[in-house]
Amino acid sequence: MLNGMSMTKFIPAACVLIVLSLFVVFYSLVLGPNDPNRPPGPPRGFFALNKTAAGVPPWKAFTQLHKKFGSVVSLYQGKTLVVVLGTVKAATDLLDKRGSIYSSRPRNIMASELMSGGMRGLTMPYGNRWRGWRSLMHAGMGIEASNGYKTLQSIESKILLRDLLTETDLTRYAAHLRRFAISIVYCITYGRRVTSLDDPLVVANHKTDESALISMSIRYNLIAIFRLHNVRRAKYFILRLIRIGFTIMPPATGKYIVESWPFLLKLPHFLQWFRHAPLRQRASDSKLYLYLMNTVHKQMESGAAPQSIARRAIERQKEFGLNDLETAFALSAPFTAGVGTTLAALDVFFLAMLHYPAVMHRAQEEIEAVVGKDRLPEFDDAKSLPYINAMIKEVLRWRPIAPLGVAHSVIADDTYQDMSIPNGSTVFANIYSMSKGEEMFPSPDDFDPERYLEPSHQGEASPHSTFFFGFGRRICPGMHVAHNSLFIVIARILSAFNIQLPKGSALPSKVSEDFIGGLVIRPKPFVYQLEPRDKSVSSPGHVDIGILVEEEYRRALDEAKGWM
Ligand code: HEM
Repeated sequence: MLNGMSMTKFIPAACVLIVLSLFVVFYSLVLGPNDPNRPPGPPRGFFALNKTAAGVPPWKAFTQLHKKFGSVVSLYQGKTLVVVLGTVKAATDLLDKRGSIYSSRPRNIMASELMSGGMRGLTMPYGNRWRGWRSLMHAGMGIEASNGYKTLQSIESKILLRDLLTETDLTRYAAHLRRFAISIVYCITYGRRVTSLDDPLVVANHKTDESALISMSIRYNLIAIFRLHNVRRAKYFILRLIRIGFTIMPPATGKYIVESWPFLLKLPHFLQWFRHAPLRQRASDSKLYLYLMNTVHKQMESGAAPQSIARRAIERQKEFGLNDLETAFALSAPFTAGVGTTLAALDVFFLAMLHYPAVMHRAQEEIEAVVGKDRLPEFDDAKSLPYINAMIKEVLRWRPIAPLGVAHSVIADDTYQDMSIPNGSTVFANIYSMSKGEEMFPSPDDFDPERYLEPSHQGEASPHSTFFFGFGRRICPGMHVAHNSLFIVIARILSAFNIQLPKGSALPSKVSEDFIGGLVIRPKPFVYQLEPRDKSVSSPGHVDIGILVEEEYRRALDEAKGWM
């Protein structure tokens, strides 16, 4: 209930809000640009997406736009043109082949400028600082460097296997997988294992990671665009205008208003109420990241630092052209971008196995034929396991976990197939729509690793096997690390367990629209059971899976001593 005091504050505030809303509506409907040569799409101001129901995720809504307007569509978000690329061809033509102008990121005031002083690589605009950051990522996670982390991934996956084997509470599987994914990124970044999720550094970093992602206004802005499309449902014109005004404005807290109105940054600092929280966050992030990096520095001085991205960063700091704080921030990228993604992909794998048991049995047969029954699969077996490799690609294609990738931004005027794409446009690769492309992926809703095995039929486009990692100069630098983690975990889990539905549980939904998340999506939490496989007691060379996993676990713990 509003009391007298708060009403006196509320009424003027509401009046200001309504006037501002009407101004924004007027600007966006009347004064804003509407380039007739832009890629086709809903008109500015009033939108053709009125049929889009509330809650439709942006990637799905964009895909509906592709059906209506074609593979390259555009719409306005305030003054900015948003271009969405719905096919691998369009994304390759622009983001890959014209990478010199399509590799920036849209301006991001809260998460990038204020919260990290522009030092977070994921949101960094194209330029020298980004080049230095990206070279460091390549040095630390390119194919060669990634091969160096396989021993560690093998050790961690053996520990994971034993954790899963001895776990009786099925809802705790997720925690073991999470520890695995976090330990991998900590080890490759700082040469330091994580043995428990209660590790204080993990707790601190997790908070940082979350706040960075939550404040990524890209996500908020997308939600705002799609709220706009629903305004046609409002019955009365004036009501519609007010709703447009409110949806263009930031969410109720008013926290991100500066993303819509950057001129607020020109106010004296003490009047910029939105500035204080991200600056406080930046200060605590800086402290944490510097501490982690300096610890590696000290270990290097005493000759005790295992190979890691941090060690490479410190050894070759001049080459990357980043100062200490920039380097420390750069090293946070694997944690921010590499944990949730790996876990989401593993969730999709478990979901697919529940829905397609025949695929699981086929994969297990391949493993058994190549590896036998008395040991676990190793990285060296990868070349002889084409079905498992195809399955990993199919997991990432079937339900892409980053359905719109990360927004790119164009830094020069461009023309594509007679459509003009102005400097400053935001460009999304609609990875979700690409995964549904019938021409490249016939029967796209089927989970079918075979599509990545068969040579493509005449006239059929051969199935693209990296589009789910993005495009061009911004393509995921962690893709080799991610692939290796997925390979060793998936191969070993399939070797040791049958993945099945617990008695009495219903099959979880496999529909992407039921997935949760924003930039990265994953299935809603669901239960599955890992039943140790009967490796046929009568067969020669049979080893009890429990004993095998236990022995490997002990060996792994011993080897793990090489890391802190
Ligand atoms: C299955 C797992 C993963 C998927 C599907 C995935 C997907 C993606 C996608 C779509 C992008 C945006 C690319 C673009 O802008 O076009 C990206 C960027 C990025 N990814 Fe991944 N990723 C995965 C795992 C990882 C891992 C394990 C790491 C690090 C250890 C990582 C680090 C990064 C970084 C640092 C960027 C930003 C690159 C830049 O802005 O230049 N990713 N990823």
